[in-house]
Amino acid sequence: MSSSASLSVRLRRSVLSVPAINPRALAKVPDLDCDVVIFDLEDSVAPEKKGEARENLRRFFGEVSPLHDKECVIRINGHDTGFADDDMAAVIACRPDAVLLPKVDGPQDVERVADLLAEADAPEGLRIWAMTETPLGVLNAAAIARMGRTDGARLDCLVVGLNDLRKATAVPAGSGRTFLVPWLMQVVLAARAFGLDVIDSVGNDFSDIAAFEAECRQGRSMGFDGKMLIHPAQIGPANRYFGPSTEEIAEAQAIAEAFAAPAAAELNVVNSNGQMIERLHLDQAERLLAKAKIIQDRKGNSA
Ligand SMILES: CC(C)(COP(=O)(O)OP(=O)(O)OC[C@H]1O[C@@H](n2cnc3c(N)ncnc32)[C@H](O)[C@@H]1OP(=O)(O)O)[C@@H](O)C(=O)NCCC(=O)NCCSC(=O)C[C@H](O)C(=O)O
Ligand SMILES: [Mg+2]
Repeated sequence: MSSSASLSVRLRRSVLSVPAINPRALAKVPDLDCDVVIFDLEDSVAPEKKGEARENLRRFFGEVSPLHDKECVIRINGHDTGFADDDMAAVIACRPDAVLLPKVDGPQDVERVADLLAEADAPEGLRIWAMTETPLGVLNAAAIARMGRTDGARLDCLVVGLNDLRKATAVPAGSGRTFLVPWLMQVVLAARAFGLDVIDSVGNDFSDIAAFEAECRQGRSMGFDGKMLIHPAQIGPANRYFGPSTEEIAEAQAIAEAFAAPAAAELNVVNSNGQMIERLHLDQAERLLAKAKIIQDRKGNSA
């Protein structure tokens, strides 16, 4: 039987961070073609500017959102910074799709914010995302991701932060990602074990698009759903590399057609042009086609 009835598919190919302190950047958000916007109150906002940045978000969410074609996420400051209480008040007032927690070390960091949201009677649809960017966060990735299956915990997505992870582990920035791959894969595996989406880290050099594309290809091969971005120039490449290609769509259609044939009605495995296809491939194909349809519908709406 087809599983399409139970498909819940979201596009998270391009996840752009926008400093909440920058009104010119905020004004661009409605016209950007990214799947997710992270309104950043953390690293891109100086300590003395946090209040102004929160005010910008209150105004933005009051006047501009909801943005029907994008998820809106607010990244708050860590619970031990002295900023988090005011940040959470802004989150509760703005009602984004999710709040992104930085430097999550363990499940208790997710639990703390889930409790705050429950106390504030925040709608169930307001989810939690977690940055995995500390050594403890990577070591505890499975325990954190398990919160995705815990009632009331709201956890939806993990985002890797390699700037903080490099800083904490002393893996130099110039050394490529070779020595980081085991940790990246550990986070991907943890997310998948508990049904979460998982987003690859930012690439800091927004002027070198060829290097960025290579990182997108690598991230896609590692199983990430998308990439966190810092500049609008990175949106197009991220959408391309994390979205379904023409070849993948054709292959998925062939798989769907093979299983739709009457002769396959009671088969779990079929021969398609010399390739074995199982029903698990049909599930994957249906998810990919559902993503392709969202992209196609969006293009239709913006034409
Ligand atoms: C890096 C930047 C400071 C560069 O900005 P700028 O010098 O203005 O670049 P450009 O002149 O090329 O910009 C062209 C126009 O595009 C707008 N712009 C730039 N970036 C963004 C953006 N992110 N969102 C929306 N619009 C953007 C500029 O305003 C220009 O328009 P105009 O002003 O009208 O001329 C800048 O790109 C930037 O601030 N990027 C985001 C920084 C950020 O969010 N940092 C936090 C996330 S990184 C992270 O989380 C790391 C993680 O935690 C880890 O540990 O790894
Ligand atoms: Mg960070």
